[in-house]
Amino acid sequence: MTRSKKRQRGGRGGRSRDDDDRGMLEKSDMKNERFTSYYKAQRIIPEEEWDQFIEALRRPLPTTFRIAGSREIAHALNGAIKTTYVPMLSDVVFEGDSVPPPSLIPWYPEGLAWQFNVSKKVLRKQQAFKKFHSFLVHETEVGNISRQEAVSMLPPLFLDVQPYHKVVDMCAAPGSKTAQLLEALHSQDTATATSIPPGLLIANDSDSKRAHLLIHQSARLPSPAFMVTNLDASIFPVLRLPVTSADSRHTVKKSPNQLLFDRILCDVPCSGDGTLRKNIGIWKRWQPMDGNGLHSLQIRILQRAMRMLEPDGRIVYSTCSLNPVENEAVIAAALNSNPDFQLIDVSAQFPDLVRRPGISSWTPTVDRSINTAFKTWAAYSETLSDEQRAESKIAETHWPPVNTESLQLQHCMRIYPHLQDTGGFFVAVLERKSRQNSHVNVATKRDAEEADVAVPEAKKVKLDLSVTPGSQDVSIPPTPMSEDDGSRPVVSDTVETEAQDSSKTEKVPLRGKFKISDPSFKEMPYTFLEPNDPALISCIDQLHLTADFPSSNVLVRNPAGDAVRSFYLTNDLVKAVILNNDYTRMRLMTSGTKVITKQEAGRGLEAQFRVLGEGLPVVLPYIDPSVILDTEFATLRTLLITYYPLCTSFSEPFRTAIESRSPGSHIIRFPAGQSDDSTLSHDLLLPLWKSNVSVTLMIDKKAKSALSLRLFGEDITTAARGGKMVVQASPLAQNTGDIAMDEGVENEDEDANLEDEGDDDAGH
Ligand SMILES: C[S@@+](CC[C@H](N)C(=O)[O-])C[C@H]1O[C@@H](n2cnc3c(N)ncnc32)[C@H](O)[C@@H]1O
Repeated sequence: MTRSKKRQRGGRGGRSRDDDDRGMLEKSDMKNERFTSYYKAQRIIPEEEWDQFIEALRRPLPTTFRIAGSREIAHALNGAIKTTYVPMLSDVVFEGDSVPPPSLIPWYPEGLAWQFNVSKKVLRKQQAFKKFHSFLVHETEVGNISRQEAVSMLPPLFLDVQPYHKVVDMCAAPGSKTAQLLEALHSQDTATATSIPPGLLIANDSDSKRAHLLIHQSARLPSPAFMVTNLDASIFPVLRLPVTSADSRHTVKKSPNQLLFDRILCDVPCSGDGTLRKNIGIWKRWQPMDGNGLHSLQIRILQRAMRMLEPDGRIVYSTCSLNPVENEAVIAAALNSNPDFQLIDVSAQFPDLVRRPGISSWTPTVDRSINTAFKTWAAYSETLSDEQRAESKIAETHWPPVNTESLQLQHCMRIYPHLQDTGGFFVAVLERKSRQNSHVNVATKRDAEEADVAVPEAKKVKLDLSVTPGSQDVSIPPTPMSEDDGSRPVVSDTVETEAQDSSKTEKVPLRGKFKISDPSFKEMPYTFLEPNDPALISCIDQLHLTADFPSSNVLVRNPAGDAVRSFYLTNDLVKAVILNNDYTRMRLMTSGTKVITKQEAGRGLEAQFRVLGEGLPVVLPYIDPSVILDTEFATLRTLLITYYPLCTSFSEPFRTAIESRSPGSHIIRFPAGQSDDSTLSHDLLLPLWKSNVSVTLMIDKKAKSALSLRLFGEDITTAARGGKMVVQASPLAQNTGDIAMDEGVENEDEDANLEDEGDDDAGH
């Protein structure tokens, strides 16, 4: 093949990633007869587009990313990409080929998502791209950028989450969509401070290892409104609240205190063939029975979501599969089992997104060899013996139902790789029929953010959190926590209250009132501190927290529920969920966000509380502003270059200011503005630890490097200069109350982070 032909296949001009990254897999390997024959039989693509479709599937996927975090930070970072990186990458020629610069993903709101398509070799060897790559890696590590497949960004956009929404992400790991949902819940955050949204996000995954990835993700966007659970979504238990607004709208509830959700994402496990461009191994192993096998679980997850939805709520169902059996067939079966639901026409939203309507006719295969001869389930069923029929995993719902037309499956969205150089994807938006027409002008995320997001009166959940150990049980009847409509197998989630035995709850106040009903669940309990707990009071005093600090929403996690080390902060709703449900039954893996820890201060000093780097934006609104130390850029340089600069090494006025402070935790502020070598678009606040004679910045190595690159255009940190030895060898660290600050310090705790992130839409 000539070089120019290869370039054409890259599809976007210039050097293609095909050339370098796919050397091991020949184009001739990127085919699968069963795939072709199955999808041709489904007629998902018009015949005249088939070749383009297959060719697109064989090309590597562009790298895509979106700017994450608060809107203020996102726009500042986006500005840097537009004004610094795009011009720098605009005329790049590598080994004789021109390399296109990053471009915006056209449909993503506010121009906050990008794509580029260059080989690893270019990223490694070409200076400008190397610098850009380093920027991306660092900003990804600190959570300002999320490397996520473009189509995977769609479901949260269509869900349109507002800060007051109760949201559940049913199949959430590894969590790229969870992060988007959390950002939407936090749309009121500023560049320096995290809001405490009144709503809630539960991210759930049935795989416990993968659920740990969600905890890791959440560390990047600390939220008092966040919970992670480890449950089978198809039997997600009924959760309860103490008191709801006396709200007659809640006709779908089986009991008045059931927690229903405003927004539910069902990004279900699927065969994943829409990810062929990324997971090229699928070419070899693809076979249609994978999709056939997942169909029933997918229906059950969606049906469960329907029962958990507020009357005016919304569900988004999505897969990264092209298979109608996993897509339209699931939607059709769920709609037919819940006739009060309907598909929503969202074709007017994100007009730059090129999509195709859902299909109304398909023919499942009954075996691996693509036997699509049976036009109805009845016709297929007739060929089976009674025994075969009883064992068959292929159900009537695999076929289009007789009422397909009335279900308006065209409102589903199919995204194909050849349309906008993306992966393949399927999205459907469902609501209850009673809200008919109210969706027509559904606000896009941007509209919603610009709108007044005050909590509508009808949405306010009135919680009675003034519980005392002996009185908690009064409002909650000992109702079984079970499946709520009787049409499916009952979930054995019986809640055992201790209504008659207040002595048990007295031992561990505000831990909720349930027996530990699943001893196999090994997570530490969640215990809320009494606001007058001596340790909490001393913490509030040491850190100069103001009277409005929500001290009744502070929880600890250790067997005895003592205020020994780390403090987590939740909002009222998360607290209510914890107090009124058995955390072992709901397999609760984390709740709220860790904001404060007790720090061993070294020889000669008592342990003291300090605000964690990731907790600072949450706690900042409650820190007495008069104790925040203002300083200049030169101080920051010193703090990045040296682990433990002596107080005497700073110039005035910071030197005197810091010398006059007592040892312990302090907050410093670098006001927005320009210095000789850098610009700050917004105030920067950082936690500082002071020993007797020196100080150290209390953010981890990665955050320091990202900050350094962002502000000074290079990584000037000690770590980047191989400075780990400095930590070990520092005599100051051992003798003067300094604390060893390496990347482990921020993370160690009962629920320490485990693994690296990833955007995997490989189905699972
Ligand atoms: C397509 S992936 C989800 C990707 C995720 N939404 C994201 O954006 O990062 C499907 C997930 O469903 C999980 N899963 C599989 N069966 C499940 C079940 N019955 N209940 C809940 N989660 C399940 C898998 O462990 C997998 O993490």
